[in-house]
Amino acid sequence: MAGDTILVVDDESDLVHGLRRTIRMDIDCRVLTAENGFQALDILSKEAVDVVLADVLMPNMDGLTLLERIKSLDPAVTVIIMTAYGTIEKAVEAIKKGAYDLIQKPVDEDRLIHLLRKGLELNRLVRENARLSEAVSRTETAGSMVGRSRPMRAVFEKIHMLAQSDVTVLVRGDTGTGKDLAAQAIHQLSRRGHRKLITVNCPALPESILESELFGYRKGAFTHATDDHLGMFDQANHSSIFLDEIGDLNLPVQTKLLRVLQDKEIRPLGCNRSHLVDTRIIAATNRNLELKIKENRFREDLFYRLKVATLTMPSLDQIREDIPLLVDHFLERVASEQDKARKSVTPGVLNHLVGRQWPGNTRQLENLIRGWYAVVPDDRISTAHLAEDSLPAVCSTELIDLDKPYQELKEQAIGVFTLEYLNRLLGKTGGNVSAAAQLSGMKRQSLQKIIRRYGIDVQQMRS
Ligand SMILES: Nc1ncnc2c1ncn2[C@@H]1O[C@H](COP(=O)(O)OP(=O)(O)OP(=O)(O)O)[C@@H](O)[C@H]1O
Repeated sequence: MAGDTILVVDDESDLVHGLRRTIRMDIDCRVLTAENGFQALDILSKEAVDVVLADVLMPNMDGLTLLERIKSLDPAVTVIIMTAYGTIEKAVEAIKKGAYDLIQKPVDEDRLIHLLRKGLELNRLVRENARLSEAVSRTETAGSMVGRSRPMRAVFEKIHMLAQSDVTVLVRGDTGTGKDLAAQAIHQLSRRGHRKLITVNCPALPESILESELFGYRKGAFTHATDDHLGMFDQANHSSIFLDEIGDLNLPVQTKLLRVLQDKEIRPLGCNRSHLVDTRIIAATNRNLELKIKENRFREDLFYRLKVATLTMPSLDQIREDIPLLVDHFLERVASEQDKARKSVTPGVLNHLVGRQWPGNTRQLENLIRGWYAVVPDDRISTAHLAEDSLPAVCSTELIDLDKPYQELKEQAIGVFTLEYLNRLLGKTGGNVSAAAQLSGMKRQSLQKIIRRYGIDVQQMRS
């Protein structure tokens, strides 16, 4: 087929040219030639070759060594070995080492053409297969993230796409949705991935030292600057810097950051010259930056420089179907981290976890599971243990994005409260609605109505 390439390797140049002619008469492809193994490897490092036809006996590097080297370079290349009378042992070894087939010298032209056609076909299949599995794995995972839902597959796909370039990325999403993991994955999958990702937790650094930590300083720049100090942007040279919670940066640092984004230059404190840095910037925020811009608390020009590409993480509510997978993932992870027996959950618990509200998103789910390992001695978590899934954690303002409109937050809080309250109440009464109504001071019918509205599975609680 046009576009295919066959490489013929033999130290007898007349034979090589004869084979080349024969092949080109019958197969529409490019035929390259080499007179020894080294030449062949050189060609393979520069050209895309589909099938190699190599003699088994050659000076300096024999056909078997060449076969091994080809397979370690690119296992998809099909290799056919030419053998001479009396080289049966080598022929057997060639097959063991991954040769596709053998052909005896003097070469029978029909058999050669037949073998080469089959070899090209095999190569196409192997490459297509590799391409398909790569496409599947691209949408199944990214870094250490878990998820199979459509929104998560879209996230993985985008992460792989962003990893191919150097563009500045703004990762957005509510608290605990995996922004940090996504930023790490973009870096790890990029060409810079073998270098360390430098992470700056913006709010954790006091304003007074943020600038000197980011951009560095020269000895004598201020009272305690007794030595030169390499800033985080310099540490991230040829790598990536992750600016977490960028929405919390103060305005003067925002201005300096804007300069880095515009000119790719930084100027350490106490230095009168700037220098270039090759640093890829990934930033994340759970803040409503548009609102901050309106309130003059975030620079609009910086916002547009940051969001050259945006990756938005779905809330756990949007990927509910992934909850069983995530539960499994965290049960496994915490058990192996803490070297404990792996716990499991009853279907009732899983049902509850899939149905409830998660204002703290995946982090809240992870913390809940960590809590079980800390306080629940039983290996199987049942609905009775759900009372431990306590209210204060869910209503904590740390888990609520206070930038959201009041009405939306209020409804969310009431929803969370009601679900928590009912789960705990019905957990106590073992799913007995009459007893629960009595305990809560509600009419049975009103309680039934709320149970239905929130989709609580009372049957599961009874089992
Ligand atoms: N898809 C996922 N697969 C596996 N673990 C996840 C996933 N999403 C989040 N997590 C876990 O949830 C926890 C919170 O994730 P992460 O810190 O990345 O969230 P975040 O969005 O950066 O939160 P914040 O805005 O509060 O900083 C981490 O322990 C992370 O490992």
